[in-house]
Amino acid sequence: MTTVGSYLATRLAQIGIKRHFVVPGDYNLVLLDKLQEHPDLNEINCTNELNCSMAAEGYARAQGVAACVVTYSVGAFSAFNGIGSAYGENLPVILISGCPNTNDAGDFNLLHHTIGTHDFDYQLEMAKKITTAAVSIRRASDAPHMIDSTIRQALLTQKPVYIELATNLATQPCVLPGPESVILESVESDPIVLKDAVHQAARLLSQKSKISILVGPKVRSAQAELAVIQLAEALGCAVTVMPSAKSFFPETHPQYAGVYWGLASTLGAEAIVDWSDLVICVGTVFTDYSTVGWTAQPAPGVRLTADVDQVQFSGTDCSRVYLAEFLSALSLQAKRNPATMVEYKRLSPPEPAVTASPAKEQLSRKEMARQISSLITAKTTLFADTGDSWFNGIQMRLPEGARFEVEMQWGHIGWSVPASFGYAAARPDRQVITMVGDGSFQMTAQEVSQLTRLRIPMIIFLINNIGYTIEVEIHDGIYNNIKNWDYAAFVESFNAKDGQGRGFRATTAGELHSAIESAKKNRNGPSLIECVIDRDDCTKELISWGHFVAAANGRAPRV
Ligand SMILES: C/C(NCc1cnc(C)nc1N)=C(/S)[C@H](O)COP(=O)(O)OP(=O)(O)O
Ligand SMILES: [Mg+2]
Repeated sequence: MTTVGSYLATRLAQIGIKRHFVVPGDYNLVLLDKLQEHPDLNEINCTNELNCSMAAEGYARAQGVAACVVTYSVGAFSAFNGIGSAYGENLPVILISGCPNTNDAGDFNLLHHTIGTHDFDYQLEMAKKITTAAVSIRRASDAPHMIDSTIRQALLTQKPVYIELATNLATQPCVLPGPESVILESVESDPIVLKDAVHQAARLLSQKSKISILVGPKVRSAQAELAVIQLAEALGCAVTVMPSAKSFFPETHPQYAGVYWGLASTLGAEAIVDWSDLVICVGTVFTDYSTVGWTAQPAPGVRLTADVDQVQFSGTDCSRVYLAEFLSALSLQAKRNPATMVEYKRLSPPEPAVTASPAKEQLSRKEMARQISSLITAKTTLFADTGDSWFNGIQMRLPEGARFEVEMQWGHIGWSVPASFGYAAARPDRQVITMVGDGSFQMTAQEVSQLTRLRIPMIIFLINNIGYTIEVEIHDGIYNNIKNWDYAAFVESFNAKDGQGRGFRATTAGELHSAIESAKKNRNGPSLIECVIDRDDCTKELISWGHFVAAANGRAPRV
């Protein structure tokens, strides 16, 4: 026999979680003890539950799955924001919340950390809306099945789940967990449907002369990145990626044709997608932001859509066909068709050389992007927060092995600070670099203190343009102005007596260069470099993108 808390701990460890993110509260303290007792689990405290859930979201990007533990209501309500992000971004985050003692409902007790009624179900009902499975464990005997089925759902659907545990159950006895195969067993495609889908897709490909592949963000959660390369190399065609799938196909691959993002695309990518007579859309997600206000996406008649567990194209719709299996099987039947790659080579002029600014010159966005870009190596994971950071990051060319993380579906400004912290906790072997605007940073800034506490040598580029520039370009108003901070002093304030965090302020090209050199040497804590640029010094892509998104937002109501 074991206890409910130890059962849960074992299951979390069995699925590969080594660090879980927590904010303690009296509804979860005993559970936290049980989780910490497990030899393979090590908790990480966060400053608040928004950052806790976002750190778990970032951990899941690196580790494939994550868990965060919060207290009832006052904790979980903030954590819901990170769970919304995990849902939109297809990340299996397990949100665990303590909840009232099992006797209180029946005793009609009123409790703290509630809305002051006898209803203790509202949180579970809310969680059901933003997760793929949500359970409330109110009896120890229910715990094994509820825990197993909920965690299994997270892994199968690559979506967040919710487990609520009454505060008096963590030490209650329950059976020992069985083998990890109970929760890890993967599912296969239906063999007959898979064979039919591949046969029909191969026939469609043979009727087309200009095929390209467009890689979308779900290719990661479907674990199909290698299968995309297999199909690409069988066809020899051009491969473009959506902005939220940047780095999910190697940019050093000879068939890489850039980021397809309408007018914000990298050179030649939009033209080659438009030129194709068939676009194999792999794990793609077409939203108002990713289609630039519905102005840029392959026409439905030109698409072969290969999704996580479904393949669709004219006259065909096959479900229970898993992406990696489909792409691999199709690569064995697809005939070479390199026309789009030949054409892309004709279209794409050489990357424009960006010359360095003179050291004393006022820092420009272009010079800042040039210096950040030159920092990226195979070991780098570059986070770009919502803002002009997206557009700066998209234009940066990644060397072999470099990874790129954005949160383009949920788009919670400030996400990058806790998420990159969670990612770095999972992958201490990587150099995490974060680009975050001043407005975003002010949302979640206190999580930098955990980087100081854990001595994580992250480099944070804080882009100070004194406001919400994306919003300025969509629709300006006084609300886009924010209070300026002394960001360098702010970050160093976390050191107290023993921290090694460093803060720098760069107003010229030369100051940025020397700040970067110092940051590279600081291996015992975070280095924040405040890049002071002009409020209107933004990418041309943001200006045009903002115009079309504003137009999409402003469509008149249908009468
Ligand atoms: C206010 C908002 N979006 C609305 C918004 C408001 N609240 C949350 C949580 N998320 C959001 N996306 C956005 S994109 C700001 O321009 C971000 O400003 P900043 O971080 O400074 O970046 P830029 O200056 O490059 O735009
Ligand atoms: Mg800003």
